[in-house]
Parts: sequence; structure tokens; C-alpha cells
Amino acid sequence: MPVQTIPPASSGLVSAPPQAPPCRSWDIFCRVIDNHGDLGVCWRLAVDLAQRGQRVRLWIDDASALAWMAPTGANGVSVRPWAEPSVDDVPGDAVIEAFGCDPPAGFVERMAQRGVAPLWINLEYLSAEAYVARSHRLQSPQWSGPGRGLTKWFFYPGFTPDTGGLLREPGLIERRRLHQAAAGDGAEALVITLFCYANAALPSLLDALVDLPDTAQPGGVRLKVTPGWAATQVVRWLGSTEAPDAGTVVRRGRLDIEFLPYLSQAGFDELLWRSDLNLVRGEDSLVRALWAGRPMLWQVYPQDDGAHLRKLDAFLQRYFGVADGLDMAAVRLDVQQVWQAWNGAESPPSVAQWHRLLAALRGDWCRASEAVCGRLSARPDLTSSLLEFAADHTPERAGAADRLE
Ligand SMILES: Cc1cn([C@H]2C[C@H](O)[C@@H](COP(=O)(O)OP(=O)(O)O[C@H]3O[C@@H](C)[C@H](O)[C@@H](O)[C@H]3O)O2)c(=O)[nH]c1=O
Repeated sequence: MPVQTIPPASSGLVSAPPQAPPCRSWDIFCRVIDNHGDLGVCWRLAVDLAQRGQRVRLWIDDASALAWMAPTGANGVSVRPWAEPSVDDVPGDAVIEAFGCDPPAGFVERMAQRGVAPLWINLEYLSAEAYVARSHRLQSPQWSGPGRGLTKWFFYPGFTPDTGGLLREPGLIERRRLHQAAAGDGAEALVITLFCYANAALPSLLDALVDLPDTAQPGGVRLKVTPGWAATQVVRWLGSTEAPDAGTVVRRGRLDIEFLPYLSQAGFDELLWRSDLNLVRGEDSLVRALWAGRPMLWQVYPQDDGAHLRKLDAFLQRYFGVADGLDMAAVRLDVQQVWQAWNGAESPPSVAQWHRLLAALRGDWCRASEAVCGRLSARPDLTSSLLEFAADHTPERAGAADRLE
């Protein structure tokens, strides 16, 4: 494979490793608990590893969503049903257990029996909270059970250099910028993408969009509504009970509401790139909205004990820390407040507050979002960190380090 030329680190465009890493085989285990994020993250990681020359098997208990998320599959990724292994299923060089999903006991036994034990990684959820950096790369020796004698390593994605970083395929930001440049500035209508959970602040946004004065947005607004919670709530706000077919557009004043089908991940990313405001949820679409370089509001997966609000605060601190010094003073307070309200921590924003934010979408807020993307994407990405971790933990290297101590 040819050595790639990469721009200098200061440009923020570095996204390809300087040299192809040695080919290893990876097993990724994923259980679909709820929603689409578990599979979404595992699929992106599997494809990213495969595109960097690795061999990947993705073991999954429910692959049905791949029919729309990845209808064409991906070279180098083999999707396997979650099951006890057959005699031919020799564990690969590295085994990733996504989100503590407990691979089948028989597979873990095989890992312990392998001549050279695989590197066993528990890939955790993304958070900006402080425990992430503290827990990243901690090891947990297995004293009993099928994996006895093996070590499991905790690997945390994150926003800072002392974490595993964020998923970002090589060349992604460059491709996104080219796509946006080709689409040209400012389609007439303001485009807003809606992907959310049950959200008490949503009606206030819809009311504000219908009330948006002609002078504020002469081209009107196009709201793109994803299937599921988003569509159900918009339908309720429209006073209806049944979600219309995908592709249907409903008009209210100068607001066009378009009901979308499920898109492939690539199509979903492009949707975010073409939007002026991305309302996203969960961790995977949060990251993709950051890479879109456009204004966004994130709804954290709600938890009964309020843990999501701590997660939100930690993220906002990080986000506005990264945005420090950027020219978004005029909207900063509104963005922070509306972000809290979007997560139920405050009462829904007023129509006037929404209007102030909407007015900044193609101005300060947009420029700040691109700058935040540039700063975050200058850091190593998650797949590169995993490959580096695997290189540091090949048995030969680990053995050499042991001998030196
Ligand atoms: C709407 C849509 C989403 N997607 C993809 C993008 C993402 O990979 C995935 C959505 O994942 P997320 O953004 O993470 O949101 P989510 O809400 O679906 O997933 C969540 O589930 C909870 C159980 C977890 O605890 C959360 O951490 C989170 O992962 O679906 C498409 O590919 N096409 C689409 O049309």
C-alpha cells in the first residue's frame, strides 16, 4: 500500500495515518439494546478498520437495521450472527466487546486457549465526563470464568487527548467540505434536520418555525423529519395520528415538513452536511453533527436518575471550552439555554429565543461550529488510537517492555 502524503498537523486536516498499520484480524461483538446507536457505532468502526487494511468480523444479535444503515455492506467486514462459535471460529488478534456486551462464553474460552491471547478491549460509551480520562486504558485481569488468565482493557472514546478520541474516517472532513462547497451557499430555504427522543421542547420549535417572519427567512424553512420519535411527535403537533408515508411533504405557512425514510449512514451524514441546523440524539449522531460543522443541538439519551443532565453539562463545558475565543458571543447564552431546554432541564424556549437562534444559523453560530469541528478533528481519531493501542500491545512488544522493567 503506498505511503500517503498528509498535510502538516497544524492545518487540522490530518486524518490518515502516515503508514498503513500491519494487517490484523478483529472481532467486534455488539448487542442491540435499544435504538440504533450500538449498531451504528460498531458498524462505523468495523468499516473504518477494514478500510485501513484490517480484517473484521462483526458479531451481532440483531442485524436487521443494517438493511437500511448499510444496504451495500462493506469490503472487508463480515457480519456474523451472535452465537456460540463453531470449531472454525478462531478468535482474531483483537476482540472488541462493545459497551460491555459480554461475548459468548464459548468464544471467550477460545480466546483463552489461543496460542497468543488476543487483545481484549471493552469499548465504552462516549462521554465528556471526567471519569472517562481516568478510566481509559485501565486493565481488568480475569481471575475466573471462561476468560481466566486474560486481561480486558477499557477503552473510552472522548473529546480530549487523554481519551481514545472520536470516530472519524480518514478524509472525512475534507469530503464533507467539498460536498458543502459543491452544494453552494444557502439554498433558499433554511434546512433543519430533526432526530430526537420524546422531547417536550419540540412543539415550541415547531410553533417558532411557523411564526418565523417573512423578512427573517424569505425562502421559508424545510424541516426534515426522521422516522420514529421525531415523526410521531411532529404528526401529533400537526393534529394527526398517523405518520404519512416517507417522502410526504406537509406545508404549514412557509414551513415545509418532509417525512424521511431511514437513510443509509452515508446518506444520513450527507443530510447533516446539507442542513443549517442539526437536532441530533445519542452519541453517534452527536459526533456526526460535530463533523458536519453546522449548528446543532444534542438530545442526550434520557435516563431516569438524571444522569443524562450530568452528561449534558460535561459535554457543554467541553464544547464551549473548545469554542472559547470564537465569535459567537451574541448567541452563546441563547445556545446554552436552548440546549438545556432541549434536554428538559429548563422550560421550553420562547418563540423569540428560537427566532434569535435561527437568525444566527448562517452567521456566527455556523462559523463557530466549523471552527469547533476544525479544533476537534485535529486530534487523533478513535480507530487510529485503537490501532496504536494494538501495536503497543502485540505480544512481542509487550514482552519486550516487560523485560526492560
Ligand atoms: C435516522 C437515521 C439514523 N442513522 C444512524 C446514525 C447512527 O449511527 C444511528 C443512531 O445512533 P445514535 O445517534 O447514537 O442515537 P440512538 O438514539 O439511535 O442510539 C442511542 O441508543 C441508546 C440505547 C444508547 O444508550 C445511546 O448511547 C445511543 O447510542 O443511526 C442512519 O444511518 N440513518 C437514519 O436515517
